[in-house]
Amino acid sequence: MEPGNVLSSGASVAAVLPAGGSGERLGGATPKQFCALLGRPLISYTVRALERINWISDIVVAVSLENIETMKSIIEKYGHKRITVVEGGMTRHRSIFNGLKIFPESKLSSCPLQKPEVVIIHDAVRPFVEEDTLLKVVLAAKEHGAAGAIRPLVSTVVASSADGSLDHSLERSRYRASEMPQAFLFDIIYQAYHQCTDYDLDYGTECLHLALKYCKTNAKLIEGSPDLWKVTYKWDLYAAESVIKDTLSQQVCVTTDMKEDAVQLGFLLQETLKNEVKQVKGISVFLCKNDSRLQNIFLGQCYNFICINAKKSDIKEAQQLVDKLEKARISVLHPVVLISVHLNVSENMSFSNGMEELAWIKEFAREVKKKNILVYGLLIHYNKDDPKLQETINSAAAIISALIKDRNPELIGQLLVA
Ligand SMILES: Nc1ccn([C@@H]2O[C@H](COP(=O)(O)OP(=O)(O)OP(=O)(O)O)[C@@H](O)[C@H]2O)c(=O)n1
Ligand SMILES: O=P(O)(O)OC[C@@H](O)[C@@H](O)[C@@H](O)CO
Repeated sequence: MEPGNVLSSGASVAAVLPAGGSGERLGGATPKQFCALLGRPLISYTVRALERINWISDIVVAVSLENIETMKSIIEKYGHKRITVVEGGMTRHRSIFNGLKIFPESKLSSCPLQKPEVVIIHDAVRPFVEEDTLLKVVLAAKEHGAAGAIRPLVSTVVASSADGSLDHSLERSRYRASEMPQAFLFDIIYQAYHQCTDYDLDYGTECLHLALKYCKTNAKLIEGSPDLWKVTYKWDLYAAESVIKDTLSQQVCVTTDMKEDAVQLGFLLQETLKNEVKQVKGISVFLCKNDSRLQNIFLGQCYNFICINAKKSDIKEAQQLVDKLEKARISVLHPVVLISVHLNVSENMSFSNGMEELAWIKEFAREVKKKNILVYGLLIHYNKDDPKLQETINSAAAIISALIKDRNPELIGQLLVA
């Protein structure tokens, strides 16, 4: 993808992600930037948030020496592009400075990176950053020399006296919390870091302050969105995973084979699911005959598929979908949920025999989990003349919604009954 150009000057924009910390406040042996959210490291979400923006030409990630190989394997596994890994420092400021140093001071340098006009600095543990916020901060930095996202304070700031009692408190409405992303004219922040004292580098926490202190640059403050928060404590990790699950559960695709029962149930389920899920799409034909529509659904970022099979123990439909998902590499970044719905298992045989007929789902789910696809079974006793049919459909929709929202790998291969 050719980098786009967001600065009228045609100059480039790059980003530095400090990721060299140890995550002491979160606890545990793994630094928080490498902790998994839905099986994928937190830092991969942040890198993805920036690399999908085509006007960011290069992304430099500063990690501790012992994590450089880990970072490189994450880049390879998740197919991240335009990423350069550098060794971080003992403090966040030193990591950022190391990231800035990789850019050549002169155009004659053999370094493959181009020195940007504007550089974004964004903590690697802030995964939810949108293009419009980055654009506002970059354009403000281009005009003012520096810019940073801010948020209202949630708690009042107080100062304590030597004996630990209250000395004074600040009027909360006059203050803001400094968040990320921040952006700077490269030369300003680079010069500021070069002039920094060791005290600043070792104890400072604010890049905007360095631009003001050393380059007399008053950063433009940009109101940011609530999801700019930094993952600091354990509960921030749980909150971040919940945000991702909520995002992934916004869209469902219902596919059925051509059998009348399946098509009719598919329609009823689609309509009922609209009460549970924001966007419901339906394909009521064999998948193989509808590749283009399925490709469109893949492109629409759908990570949830409901396969309705009229034939009691039919694995074909689910297998075909798995093959197409794998070919389209849909489940590389996020786990895909595939719910295989089976009808009337009990009609012509005992319920226990029906369950045995579908025992294949457990082994199938185990195999497919390796492709980051979570398969669940759902049995629906469907009779179009049943007065309680809608009740059954409502129960099926509620189970599907729960499975999609929870994306629990421990439940794969289980057979649930609506
Ligand atoms: N020597 C350091 C310390 C921190 N960071 C990075 O700066 C960002 C924000 O810092 P913070 O939340 O303080 O991370 P940690 O220092 O890892 O957390 P803690 O203070 O709890 O140890 C994180 O992405 C962190 O990896 C860094 O690049 N180099
Ligand atoms: O101080 P920490 O290392 O936890 O976080 C670093 C920064 O994210 C934090 O200082 C923001 O206020 C922005 O500068």
